[in-house]
Amino acid sequence: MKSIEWLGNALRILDQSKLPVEILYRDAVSYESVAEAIENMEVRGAPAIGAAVAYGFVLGALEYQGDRDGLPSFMEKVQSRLAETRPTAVNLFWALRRMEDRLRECWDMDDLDDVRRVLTEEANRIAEDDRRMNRLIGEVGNEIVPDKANILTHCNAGALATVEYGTALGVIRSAHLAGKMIHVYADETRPLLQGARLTALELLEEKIPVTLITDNMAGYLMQQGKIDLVIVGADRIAANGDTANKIGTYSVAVLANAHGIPFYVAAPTSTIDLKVANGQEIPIEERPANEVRECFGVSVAPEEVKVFNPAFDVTPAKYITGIITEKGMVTAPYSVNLLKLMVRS
Ligand SMILES: CSC[C@@H](O)[C@@H](O)C(=O)COP(=O)(O)O
Repeated sequence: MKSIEWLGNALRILDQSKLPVEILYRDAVSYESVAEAIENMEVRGAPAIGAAVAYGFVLGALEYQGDRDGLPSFMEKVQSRLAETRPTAVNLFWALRRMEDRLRECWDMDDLDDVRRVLTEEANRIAEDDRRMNRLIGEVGNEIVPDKANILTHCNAGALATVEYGTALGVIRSAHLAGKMIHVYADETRPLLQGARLTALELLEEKIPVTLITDNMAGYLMQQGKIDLVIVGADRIAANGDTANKIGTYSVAVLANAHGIPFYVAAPTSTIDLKVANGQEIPIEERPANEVRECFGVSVAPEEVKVFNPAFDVTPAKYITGIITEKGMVTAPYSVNLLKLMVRS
């Protein structure tokens, strides 16, 4: 199952909001439909969102019907629309910046088809970079996974959240492929159940032993000595190492700390945002109330009850044992070591 696939003139999107009940693909032929697919979380997960907006940008250029001079202002509109879809995952803005830079380099090209070709090549490179980075994250992360480890993960940082392979689940995949007899506890991840619907599905497909738990069971399992380490993904890592990830990650990190359990974040360098000094500066998306009042269309609370639905939280760097990237493992002091990592080619 691929999260997204470029078809040359359309972006095929696996609608993750329907999984695992339905396997539904839809071909987006406009930048607007890519934007809507991101907002509706048909495509989700920071790296997958990054690659999707890159192809959304290409679709904008393919849709454009005017003359060469009008392209820049049209593309500004495309870029703003894609940028407003989800605020937390920095991969979205990273990918848009790469596309914008490439477009700027095309100023002297008169032929619109040449511009479109250059933009398509850049989007393909973004997707390819993600595949490559995830495999490397898997290799780096495999080193810290002991044989027979019981690993807790939260949300879905797997192949579905990326172009391929996954970050946190990429590490788990690599450990499994290395012959380690690991077992994964997957937090269900309320309200949208990415752990139950997506992580459980991916691990079952790969025949990696997995047990699904509700989010409020993690502490009990830790207390019982049933968790050896935690590995999660990330949506944005600030310069000081504070990390935004799916709501509930912070609680898991505090619990891990209280029980002396190592807590790792696995993410490509495209998720590191040195422009943001610390976690307080990371914008946290708030999502519609119905996602909490209902569970997939079924009402689970009074219709009139007030709801607070932040989609992410920030785990302070002090709770993070290490950040697993494609360039290697980063440990504290994060302010120094993240900077060093980012300047390293
Ligand atoms: C490799 S995916 C990393 C994160 O994006 C993931 O853990 C997560 O929080 C996804 O949130 P989502 O709201 O499902 O897009």
